[in-house]
Amino acid sequence: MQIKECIVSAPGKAILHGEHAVVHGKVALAVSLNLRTYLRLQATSTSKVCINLPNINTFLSWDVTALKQLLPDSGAELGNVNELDAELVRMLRNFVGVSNGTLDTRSMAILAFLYIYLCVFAKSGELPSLTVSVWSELPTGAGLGSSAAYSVCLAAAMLCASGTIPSPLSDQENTARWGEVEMELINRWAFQGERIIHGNPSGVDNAVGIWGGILRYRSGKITALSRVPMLRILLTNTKVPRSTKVLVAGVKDRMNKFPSIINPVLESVDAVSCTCEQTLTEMSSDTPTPEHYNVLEELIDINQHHLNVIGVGHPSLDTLCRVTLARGLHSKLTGAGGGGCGITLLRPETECSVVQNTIQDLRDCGYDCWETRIGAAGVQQHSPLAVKEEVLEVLARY
Ligand SMILES: Nc1ncnc2c1ncn2[C@@H]1O[C@H](COP(=O)(O)OP(=O)(O)O)[C@@H](O)[C@H]1O
Ligand SMILES: C[C@@](O)(CCOP(=O)(O)O)CC(=O)O
Ligand SMILES: [Mg+2]
Repeated sequence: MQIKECIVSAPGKAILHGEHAVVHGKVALAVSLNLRTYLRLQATSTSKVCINLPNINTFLSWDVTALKQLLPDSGAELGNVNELDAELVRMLRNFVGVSNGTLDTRSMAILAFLYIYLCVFAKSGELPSLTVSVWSELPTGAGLGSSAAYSVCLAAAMLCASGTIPSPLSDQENTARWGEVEMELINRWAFQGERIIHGNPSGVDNAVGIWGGILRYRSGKITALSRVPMLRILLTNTKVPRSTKVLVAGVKDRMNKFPSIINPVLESVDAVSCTCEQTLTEMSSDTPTPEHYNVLEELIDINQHHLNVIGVGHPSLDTLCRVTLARGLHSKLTGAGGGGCGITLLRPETECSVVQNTIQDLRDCGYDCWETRIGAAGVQQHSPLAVKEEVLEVLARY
């Protein structure tokens, strides 16, 4: 099989409002970040499938013949793009030697890789030998959607390498995006990867990884918000490790235990997202006023309280909120919570010295903190010429 080498990338995300509630059919507002995951797929003649994941210190390879034994004899359909093939996941767990319910970082990343590799290439007729290397600018497991950016890159690269979707690059372009139909397909496979890593994902993170920009997401319905003001956001990584899978399952447990208490909280989070969307729309139609920013800040505070109520807060995030409020700035967790990252809204009039002092206060707490740019492009294919040298160097090292 002639496979096509490729380099692809996808952005991470920050959720403004609606994390967790979105898993239960409520609205979320999410933005792409200027931090990306890059993947390079190379054809080899080693009869091996190799994966290099330097962010999580994982470097593995398997014989193609061993992987072929996982394919059904009958040539029956393997892995439907619309649902997770539980039998294949079970076989892969046995193959890799991980138990059901494992939360181990490496195992999840490997299972997602092998699952997408087997399904995509089995459909195209043959399992090829290849090497995949992934490098991310995103912290992993910190609430910025690294799992989705990883899954999106895996899906895009393998669909492209197998010839299932064409390469969008032309002679004139060193970076290009796929059309709607191809992006839909990448999104569906990426969602299966997210399912392996998260258990029960809403799909918002992979949608941002695919389409980029600023999105409203509800139950699979994605709306790009084109008329929004350019928000300035500070991102803080508390560096407290957490697992999205565990936190999502914890919210479900609390819902089951206290449905009449938790369901109204999720309804209220939905209303927060809708009010935020309305406010952002107003801000882009008229000139943004200080009152608009007051509303955005109040919504952040309300949502942060709700997230504590549903059980996904953490003392490190309380510290973030307290430290930033002492400088007059409002923060909430972003992503699954339980540690990881938070966002802080900066007002247009926030002085540079206030931003710098806040960043220093947070660094003094041991956190990473930086001002981010939002609205980066979704999944892309690159020629090597279009990839930053330091990223190319890491990808080429293996
Ligand atoms: N660059 C990467 N290399 C390998 N695995 C990755 C990478 N980025 C993410 N992952 C996988 O995603 C998991 C983190 O997902 P998750 O708990 O959802 O956190 P988040 O998506 O907020 O970063 C990691 O444990 C790993 O399995
Ligand atoms: C908590 C949740 O809303 C977002 C999780 O994001 P992250 O994996 O923490 O980046 C789960 C989901 O939407 O699938
Ligand atoms: Mg994730």
